[in-house]
Amino acid sequence: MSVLIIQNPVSGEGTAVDLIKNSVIPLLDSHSISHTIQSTTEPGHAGSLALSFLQGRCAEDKESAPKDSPVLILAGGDGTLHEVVNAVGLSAVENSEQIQRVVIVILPCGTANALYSTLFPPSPDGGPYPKLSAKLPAGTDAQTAYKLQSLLSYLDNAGRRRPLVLTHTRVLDKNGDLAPVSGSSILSAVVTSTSLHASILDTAEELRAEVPGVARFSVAAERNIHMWYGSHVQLLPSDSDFDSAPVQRYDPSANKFVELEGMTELEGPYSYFLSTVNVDRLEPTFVITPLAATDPPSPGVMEVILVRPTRDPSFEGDTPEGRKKFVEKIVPVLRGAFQNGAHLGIGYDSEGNIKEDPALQPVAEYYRCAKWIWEPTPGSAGVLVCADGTLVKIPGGGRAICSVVKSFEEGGGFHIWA
Ligand SMILES: Nc1ncnc2c1ncn2[C@@H]1O[C@H](COP(=O)(O)OP(=O)(O)OP(=O)(O)O)[C@@H](O)[C@H]1O
Repeated sequence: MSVLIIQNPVSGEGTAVDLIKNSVIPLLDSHSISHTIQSTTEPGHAGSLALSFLQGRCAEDKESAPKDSPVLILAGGDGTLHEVVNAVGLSAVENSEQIQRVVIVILPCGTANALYSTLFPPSPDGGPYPKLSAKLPAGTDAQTAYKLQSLLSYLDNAGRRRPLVLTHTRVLDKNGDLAPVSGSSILSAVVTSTSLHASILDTAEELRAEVPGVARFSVAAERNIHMWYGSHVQLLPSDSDFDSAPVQRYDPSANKFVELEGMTELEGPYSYFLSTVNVDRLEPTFVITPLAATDPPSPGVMEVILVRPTRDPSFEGDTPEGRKKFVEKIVPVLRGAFQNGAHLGIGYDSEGNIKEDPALQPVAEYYRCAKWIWEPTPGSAGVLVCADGTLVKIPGGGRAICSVVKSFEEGGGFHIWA
């Protein structure tokens, strides 16, 4: 059986091609696994390559007895995975159809590599994983060894095949119809966001050539940190035909989620709003939804983190001065995410000063839900939605609806070697 390797030569710092040539091919050869390598030549290409490979495999399987699940090796970042998931899975999700099982091996050659660094959190000393790295040729450096962990799990049947949870976002126009813009129906495998995070991704893309690596996210954050985004948000439990899953809110003083009844409505403005699936972090050390790893959500549920300036006891209205002052509150929260999720314990005292004390009213609100609806206030800045880095604009009077996708049945869907 042949595997397809898709390499994105421009993701991250452009390391995919060398990693495949120098480390991946020798390992596949030593395990007698035949392979085809395809390089992406433009945005969207990873998706079309995966789709035609899988359609070819389907045709083969119809002619002979079904074989093992097809395997894709993706050398790129979260955006490359996002393209594959959308090309292969979107129409099935839209039509409530099943897809065959697709097994994915990730080679983290992107910038953020959120999913990979969740599956393989970097070791504190930056060293390789001793157990699996013993199987690599002598002299393999620690960084390369780290990038080969998903591949080694696959080759040695040594790890887990973890099903990928997806969310489906629909961007609707003012009449409630799917907006006539590219990406108005889109799947995410990592993050769906609005507000500051979506603006950061938007600016970071403009900086790609200028600022290499994750540093461009910091530069982009500085440029957008003062922004507020007007919106009305609803967090919803799962639909009745799905596993029962109420909305839950994290209580930092008890260090646990508390179940809420029915729908939760949250008035803006927002500084920050994002939801994640499959990950507790968006970069190797930016752990924004930490309980996803330590207290995983039940099936059908996503994690939501949001920050609303109106919760600050010193909030005096949406003024330029008020926005400037709030930067002093949001920055420590984002820094806390870089300290292994310490942002969850940052709260306001009665005067609006922020302190590390889980007994105080938290600055970052942390929820779990099956679905959210984001309805921008007319004239506000909150019109960008980011799905794993792809940005979609909500038309005037419209809204975005993001729901966890019901799992594919009988083991179908995407599975990642971890
Ligand atoms: N040959 C190409 N030329 C230009 N763009 C490409 C090419 N191949 C793929 N792309 C685009 O490159 C983009 C970035 O890829 P990817 O997301 O994998 O890397 P990244 O953004 O550096 O990493 P991450 O998403 O983990 O931060 C994708 O959105 C894809 O559409």
